[in-house]
Amino acid sequence: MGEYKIAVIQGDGIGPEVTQEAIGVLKAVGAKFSHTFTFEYALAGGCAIDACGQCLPAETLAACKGADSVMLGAVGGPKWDSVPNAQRPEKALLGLRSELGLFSNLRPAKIYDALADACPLKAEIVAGGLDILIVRELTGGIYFGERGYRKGKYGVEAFDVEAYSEVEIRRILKNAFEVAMQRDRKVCCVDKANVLETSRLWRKVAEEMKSVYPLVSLSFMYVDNAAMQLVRNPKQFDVMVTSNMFGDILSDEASMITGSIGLLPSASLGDGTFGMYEPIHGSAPDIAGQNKANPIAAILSVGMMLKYSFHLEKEAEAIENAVKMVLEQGMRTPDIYSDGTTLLGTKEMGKAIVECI
Ligand SMILES: NC(=O)C1=CN([C@@H]2O[C@H](COP(=O)(O)OP(=O)(O)OC[C@H]3O[C@@H](n4cnc5c(N)ncnc54)[C@H](O)[C@@H]3O)[C@@H](O)[C@H]2O)C=CC1
Ligand SMILES: CC(C)CC(=O)C(=O)O
Ligand SMILES: [Mg+2]
Repeated sequence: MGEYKIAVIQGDGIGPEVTQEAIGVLKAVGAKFSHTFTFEYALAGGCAIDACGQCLPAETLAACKGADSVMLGAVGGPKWDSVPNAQRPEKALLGLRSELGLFSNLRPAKIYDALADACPLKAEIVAGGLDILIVRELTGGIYFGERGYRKGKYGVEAFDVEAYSEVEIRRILKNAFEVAMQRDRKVCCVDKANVLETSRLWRKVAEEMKSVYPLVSLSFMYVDNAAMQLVRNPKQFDVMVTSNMFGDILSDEASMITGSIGLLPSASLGDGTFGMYEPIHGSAPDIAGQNKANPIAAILSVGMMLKYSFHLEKEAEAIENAVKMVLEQGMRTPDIYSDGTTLLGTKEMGKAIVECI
């Protein structure tokens, strides 16, 4: 019954392969629930550099701003590794997040029952499943700080500055507390406050905010310990909130606990309902063009789009359930394959999920 316009940035490497499967799933949801999804394709990343010499063309930004939400595959690859920093494919991603005001990145890491064996940790560590939400600050910190070269004590040195304002910290912490209220009401703020001034400001703001959410328990953990605890006892976490770089790193680690980086979706949100949805993985040049990529992260990302941008709860559930169903039927892409299961390619996995919608 609804009409939704989606800007699609397929990007590089496996980006086009996984987004195509996500689009197929959205079309199936549209047919089943009588919604119309229209797709406007736009270029960003390495393919945009090749096409027009710019990683983030103005038309792409305009297409995103004119849409109800954005779906992104992944950008980057070795072909563009020697492009000057300001024009690297990854700059397009940072530019999109910043220009679209998407400061809050939700990265849920869940273990599906059918994939319990794909978790590399001992069964007793994750017995009963795992459901963590990493809330990553997305438009500040060291990825957006001043950087460059200067003359230092030992000659030329490079620098990258980590800076956070109270405003940036408060708005992401607010999101973490709010989302924790809908979950197990536990927020762990991950930082390096024993060294970094920015982390100490995060702690101060978090302590202030705690009184606004008396039902939420707040803890702090240094990031080095958190990386270790994710392997030792991941079930202790509910919501982990952290800076841009720490969230980037910890979410890749968390993904592997669920079986593969090819399973983890994400939603990048700002103040309203507009969002950009993308798998947490990159362009995976090592498997690009081989029909080997797992499309589930991209497919679950459009599920998050239905939930967070369009408030289509049962449609989002239909996607989650379809993914669960194919996994229960033993269907696997190579990254999660084990003896006794059925090996599928990217396209076949997408088709199997469509059939379960
Ligand atoms: N959001 C984005 O657009 C991101 C882009 N990148 C870019 O991607 C390029 C490659 O980066 P890497 O560090 O290699 O990270 P990556 O996430 O692309 O790949 C890491 C490993 O995971 C595997 N993998 C990733 N996605 C998979 C999937 N869906 N199914 C099965 N296996 C999968 C790859 O084959 C590879 O072995 C770089 O240019 C990097 O800057 C990296 C991360 C995020
Ligand atoms: C360009 C990077 C910041 C992309 C990335 O690794 C991510 O967002 O997970
Ligand atoms: Mg990353």
